[in-house]
Amino acid sequence: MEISKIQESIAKAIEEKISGEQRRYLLNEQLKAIKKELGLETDDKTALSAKFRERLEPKREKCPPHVLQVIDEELAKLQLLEASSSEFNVTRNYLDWLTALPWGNYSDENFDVHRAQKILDEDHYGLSDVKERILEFIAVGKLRGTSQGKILCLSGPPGVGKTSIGRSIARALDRKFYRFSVGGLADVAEIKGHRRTYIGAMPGKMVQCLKNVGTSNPLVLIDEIDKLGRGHAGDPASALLELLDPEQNANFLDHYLDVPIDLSKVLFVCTANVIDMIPNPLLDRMEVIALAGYITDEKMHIARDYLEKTTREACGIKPDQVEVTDAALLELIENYCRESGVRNLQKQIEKIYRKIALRLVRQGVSNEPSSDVSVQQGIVESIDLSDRESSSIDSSETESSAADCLIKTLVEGGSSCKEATEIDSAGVVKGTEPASHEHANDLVTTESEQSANNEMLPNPSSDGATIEKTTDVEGNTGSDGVEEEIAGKIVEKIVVDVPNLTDFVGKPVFHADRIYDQTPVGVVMGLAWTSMGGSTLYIETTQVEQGEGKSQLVLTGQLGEVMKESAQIAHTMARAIMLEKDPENPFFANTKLHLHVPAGATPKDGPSAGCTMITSMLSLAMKKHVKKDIAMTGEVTLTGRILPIGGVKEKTIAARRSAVKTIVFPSANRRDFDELAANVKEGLEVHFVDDYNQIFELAFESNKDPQN
Ligand SMILES: Nc1ncnc2c1ncn2[C@@H]1O[C@H](COP(=O)(O)OP(=O)(O)OP(=O)(O)O)[C@@H](O)[C@H]1O
Repeated sequence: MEISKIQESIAKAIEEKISGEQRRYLLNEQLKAIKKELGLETDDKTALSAKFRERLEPKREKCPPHVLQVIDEELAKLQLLEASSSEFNVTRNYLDWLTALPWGNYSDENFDVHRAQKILDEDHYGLSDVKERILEFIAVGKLRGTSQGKILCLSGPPGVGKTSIGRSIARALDRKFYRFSVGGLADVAEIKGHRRTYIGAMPGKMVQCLKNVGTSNPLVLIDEIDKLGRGHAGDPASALLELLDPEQNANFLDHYLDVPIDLSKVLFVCTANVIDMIPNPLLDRMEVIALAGYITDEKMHIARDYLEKTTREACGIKPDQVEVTDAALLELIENYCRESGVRNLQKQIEKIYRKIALRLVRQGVSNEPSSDVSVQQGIVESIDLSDRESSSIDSSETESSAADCLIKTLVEGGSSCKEATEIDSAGVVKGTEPASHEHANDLVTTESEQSANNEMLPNPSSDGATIEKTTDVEGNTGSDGVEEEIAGKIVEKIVVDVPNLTDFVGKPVFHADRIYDQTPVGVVMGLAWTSMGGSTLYIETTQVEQGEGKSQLVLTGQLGEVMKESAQIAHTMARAIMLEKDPENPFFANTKLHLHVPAGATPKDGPSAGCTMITSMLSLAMKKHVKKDIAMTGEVTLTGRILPIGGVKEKTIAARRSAVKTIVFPSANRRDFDELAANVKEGLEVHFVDDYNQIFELAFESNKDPQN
């Protein structure tokens, strides 16, 4: 009895619930039907299809027929699917991607070589060979009337501007810019996308890029191509090859999209630290442009004209509020950031400017837009725009020029501004008309009052010129009260010089690359080249013990296999040379030697220190110093031949950084050296050698034949 009662109540509850749901469903459907009838709303699927069709409409003409066919098929399929089914979602996402791509939409390219040159120079100092190559590319595009897809590869140590030059090329060509990094990338799906059947499937990076930029001919920067990971399922390098190869990428097939896309108009720029690590088939198709690093002189220019300017603007500091002296910059470059690129230098400059900003704010400076209040109140300001080219300038520039002119107006009695310009609240210059004296005088009063009240007078500084201007303000207003208030806001210009540099950036990280001024017996300076650029390194040899038949060689300094073998060869060669020069000398036969390469914590490898090792051992054997300020590099064979080495420019720059005066290079590298810019080679005595005997003479005997 009890059980049947429970059953009855359960049945009743279920019935009520079902009928409630049915009722809601029925009413909803009726509502939709009424809305549809009234033209207020279409159903979800129809609305969705209409959205996709609408998105496709402007591209329909240029869209390849096979893609149109797929889209139409998918749209038809969408209508048949139940909106709540998972298949519906897959189809909807697929259509979303397919219709969002910029089929056949190419941005107009700018083949103006002069403009491109201007942009490249504006963004980067030096790098003339890179710029030249880019201009050639643009010139070819101009003559052909269209630019073809290409793969450029910028290789060099970190911070030499590889990524930022990629951005400049896009600006010069008027192409859209997209950057992605493939460092550590191990999954092929990142490049080629996942198949649609997987949950959460996504297209690859390239399809994402096209959707993002909205054109089919962007400039795509692929960063860190030398650090491509090794895939567990599929090889990312091969996938990249399909993406980059101009022969194949006209029909690039993304797994998700499943329709070929034409990437032949995309300009690919890759960056790498060392090209040796780039998979060969990829490297083969690239045009490599090497950026070796900068010498001190170039860094000074970059710091002064580019890094300092951008950092100052980013910190909202005005040029006349601060001065970093040349000596301070040089100190920064030589003792704080001994690197090939300029990234650390940029960090140090940012550090200085952040500290300056804090000091200025503590002193009560506010560089906030001085014209804001008046602009918002609709006051027409008279400013000097005679040196401005553009009629639309950014608000910060407008503010500072307005402020500068204000001061000028005051100094020259309100008649110096040649043109009057109205600025709207967005900082856009509206027009230029001759300024009337009345106008200028109005401004003097208004602005002076505001300056006094709102601390808005720009560039309070203690240098003579500004004080003079401030006095004029006071003179014009003729108010003693104002004079005192403004005088209270005078702030000293901050000068960063060598003595106070440590206040801003702390103590130097290292003082010099050179451990020795004159290398002792058994020590010789070599030149190394790593992915971080060139550097100098010492090879040190010392005697452990002597005794009949004790000839032995101990090696330390984290040397790789190749370098260890190179040390063995050097030991044999040194012994042979000694035998020839001084047969009576039993040094090598009876001495246990220890060869060390500081710094011990850094792993080193490569054969190019061969000649340095022999010289170091011979120096110890003969108890003779090598020539002062000499550095050498070159692989040595067992017969004493000197073989070519890599990284000539990097090594030359490193040698100059360490104040080396004489360099010894293998003869086979003469061409590489000759190609270097004159300022890199300046002040160096360089010798090219084929045989170790020539090095022996240069290192131990008086120098008879400079420049070979
Ligand atoms: N010749 C130059 N002129 C002006 N600025 C430069 C120059 N070279 C580098 N820079 C500046 O140095 C900074 C670092 O450059 P960027 O990031 O392009 O280096 P990178 O070579 O791509 O380094 P990484 O290999 O670590 O990615 C940027 O702010 C760039 O503008």
